[in-house]
Amino acid sequence: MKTVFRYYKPYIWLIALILAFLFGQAMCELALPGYMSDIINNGIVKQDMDYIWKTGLIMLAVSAGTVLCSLAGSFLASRVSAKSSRDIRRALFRKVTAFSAAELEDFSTASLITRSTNDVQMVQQATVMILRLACFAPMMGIGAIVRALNTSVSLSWTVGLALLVIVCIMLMAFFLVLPKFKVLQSKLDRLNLIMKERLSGILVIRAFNTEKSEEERFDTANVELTKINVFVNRAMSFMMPSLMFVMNGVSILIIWAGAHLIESQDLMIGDMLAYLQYAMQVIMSFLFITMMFIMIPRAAVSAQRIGQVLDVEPTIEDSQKPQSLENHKGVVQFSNVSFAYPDAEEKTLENISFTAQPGKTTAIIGGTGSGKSTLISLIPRFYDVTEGEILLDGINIKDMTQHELRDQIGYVPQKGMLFSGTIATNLQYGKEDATAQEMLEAAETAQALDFISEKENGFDEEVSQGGTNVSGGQKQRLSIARALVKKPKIYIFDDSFSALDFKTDKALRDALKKKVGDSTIIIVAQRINTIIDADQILVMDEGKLAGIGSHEELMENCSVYKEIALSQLSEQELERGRK
Ligand SMILES: Nc1ncnc2c1ncn2[C@@H]1O[C@H](COP(=O)(O)OP(=O)(O)OP(=O)(O)O)[C@@H](O)[C@H]1O
Repeated sequence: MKTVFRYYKPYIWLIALILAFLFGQAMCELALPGYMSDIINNGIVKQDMDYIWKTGLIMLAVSAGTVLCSLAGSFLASRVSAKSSRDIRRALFRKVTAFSAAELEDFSTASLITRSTNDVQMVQQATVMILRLACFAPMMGIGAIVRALNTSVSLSWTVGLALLVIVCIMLMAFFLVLPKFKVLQSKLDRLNLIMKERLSGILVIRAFNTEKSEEERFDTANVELTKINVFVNRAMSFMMPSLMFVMNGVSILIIWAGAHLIESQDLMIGDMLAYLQYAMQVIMSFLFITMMFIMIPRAAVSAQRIGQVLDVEPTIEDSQKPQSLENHKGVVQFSNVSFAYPDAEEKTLENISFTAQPGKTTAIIGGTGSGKSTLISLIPRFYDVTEGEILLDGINIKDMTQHELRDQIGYVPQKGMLFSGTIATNLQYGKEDATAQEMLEAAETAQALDFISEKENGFDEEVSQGGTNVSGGQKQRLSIARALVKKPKIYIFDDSFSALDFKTDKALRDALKKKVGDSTIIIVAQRINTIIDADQILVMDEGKLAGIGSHEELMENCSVYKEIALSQLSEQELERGRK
């Protein structure tokens, strides 16, 4: 909650102005019944036309004041709530962008989306309501009670009775509905999660004919959400007619009791009508206040959910006194590195030491789940090492800014990921001001030029969201080209050649070798062909380094490597592969 309040600080003066307008509005509204009473008592009863005109004009001016204050208050309240919500959304976006993989795993993506959209909207709606009513309703309520008592003490029991009934109705609603709000937001999270999974996995769902069970899963979540929504809405919609009933009942009571007082000449007719209006103002104020008591806890649930995200301190942070790289060579050195995923009991990597030299290719091979991707994800600090250290050009990567570190790296993920836009904008993701020539060269090296040229608009061809209109291999080649455009000191390829055929794989590696010059290349691969001519090969086995050396050396002295090599290629092919 406190975290979210921070975002209203810049608007404190606007909020003060809103309160001033609301005060003006309350004062104007409270003055009107008094004037009406005067018109009736002194104008109509005494048939004084001048008095009626004069007081009528004053009433008109006061009414105009009410409208102006109300308009100004509403305008500013909408402005403050929209702007503060924009700030909260921006902060959420920045925070989530700074999250390391560990924090992203704590909140589901669906929940982060709900928190940034629906929860922020809840807070925005409540902000308008609170700014409009939180001060206005008490000011109006207290003012109306004082004026009503000044007008007639003997009728005060009617308002007291009405307030008692209203508070009882509201309390009932409060305790019935309130606990449901928290559940409502979490059900919404669940629905979003299923929807997201369903949309991203639609082809798998179809291929496995699981549409029916997926629909049932969605329906269950949908029905649960609907049930709570229906319950909350029913409870809320029951309130309005009940409150109207109380208001009308009180009007009748006031007129009935007032009529007796008028008959005994203890009350004037104008005063009874004024009292009736004050009573309505008191009841309306209480209504607003109690409605806020329902609205605020609901928004509080949303504010808490937003706060939970904003309060997370990213585990991966820049050092207080970051060091700058002096020589940009690109030497990556792992020194006794061990790593365990957050909450995992066992280490995924154990005691890994090696050095990847500039101008050389370091390949990593091993069985599935042996820790290859985990190992390279430590270099750009997607996760921090649990033990040991990783040095870049002699500096611990924790001691430099993440920005400087990642600036040195061209990372090509296992799963090619493209953004909506054109092929060119995707390539420029690596370097904002990349020229057409630079993009052409990168695409050529990545063996992507052929298929780009075949596209109707070449580099200006649209790429749809997530790159669904390009094939898996094309996506990988574009991801590689994107990294090449950046011309970094270190290239990290996480099994990025897996979707390429052998010929393209070979052509790409040959072109890469010529182009990247003295950059450090780290390649994770499943296929021995891809890494057979690497300068050094790391063999991973269940998180440990089973061997390190060239293909020949490993064939001689690393049984794990030999097993992998022989399972993929015959002895002759292994020989040929070297050529
Ligand atoms: N985010 C994660 N949280 C917890 N455990 C994880 C996470 N990612 C991977 N692991 C575990 O760490 C181990 C190593 O996974 P990793 O992805 O590094 O293997 P890999 O060698 O790259 O496998 P593959 O060749 O199949 O991609 C696996 O046992 C996996 O279950």
